[in-house]
Amino acid sequence: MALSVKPYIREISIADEAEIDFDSYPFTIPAVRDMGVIEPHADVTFFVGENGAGKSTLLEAIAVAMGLPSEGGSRNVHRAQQDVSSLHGCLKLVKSFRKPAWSYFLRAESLFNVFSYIDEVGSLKPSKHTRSHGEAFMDVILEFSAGGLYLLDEPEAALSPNRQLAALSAIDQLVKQDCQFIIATHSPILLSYPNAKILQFDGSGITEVAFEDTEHFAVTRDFLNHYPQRLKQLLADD
Ligand SMILES: Nc1ncnc2c1ncn2[C@@H]1O[C@H](COP(=O)(O)OP(=O)(O)OP(=O)(O)O)[C@@H](O)[C@H]1O
Repeated sequence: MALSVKPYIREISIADEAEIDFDSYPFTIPAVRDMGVIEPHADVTFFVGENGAGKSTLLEAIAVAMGLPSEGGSRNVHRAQQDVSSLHGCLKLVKSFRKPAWSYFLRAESLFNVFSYIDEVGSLKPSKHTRSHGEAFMDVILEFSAGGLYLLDEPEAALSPNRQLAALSAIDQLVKQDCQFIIATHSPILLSYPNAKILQFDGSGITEVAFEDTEHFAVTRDFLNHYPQRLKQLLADD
């Protein structure tokens, strides 16, 4: 049986030889300290968890270990790494026998800076700054090409619910063209993607969870089904 090209990243763990200071960031984050061996899905892997659980820290480290800029973009973005944690140097990545044809790190919080860089080097016309935040995000996703590795940090940050559905459809098309995604998200819409592994980051490390067992699904469904009562409870005077 032929070995499949995907996943491009097959395993993620802390290297045995890494020098680790458990008293300082990022190893003070339980999910980082106790990550074990992560085996990403060939299609889509989601990182979920409470704010501050360590999703962006790990995604950034994977991106930098893959040669991508910490602020986001492709390998063609040559900017100094910004405030990058030491984690990338401690990771052991087991990769596919074939490199992805293209790779991109989409980071919601710093995409604006990446667009400014692209304007400075004049490599893209028209400027992404002439697009709305969500339109520019969607443009980036729609420009992804076959055979790629895509690391997305909260891509839903700028996307309307309709655009999140469109992003889901675009991701599915790309998965069918040999792409692999690792996505940190809080979006129940994105998390519903069926060919995926959902990894929950919490105080005990990183564990796989089913879509309907995520807090994102449960809290959103409960709120939408009962929002008059929930609002009454939330906004009640004591
Ligand atoms: N440079 C830094 N130095 C020290 N601590 C940091 C640094 N950057 C992040 N942290 C802390 O590390 C923890 C994990 O942050 P991270 O951004 O990875 O969380 P996250 O799961 O992506 O959260 P969110 O869902 O809010 O994006 C947080 O408690 C954060 O305050």
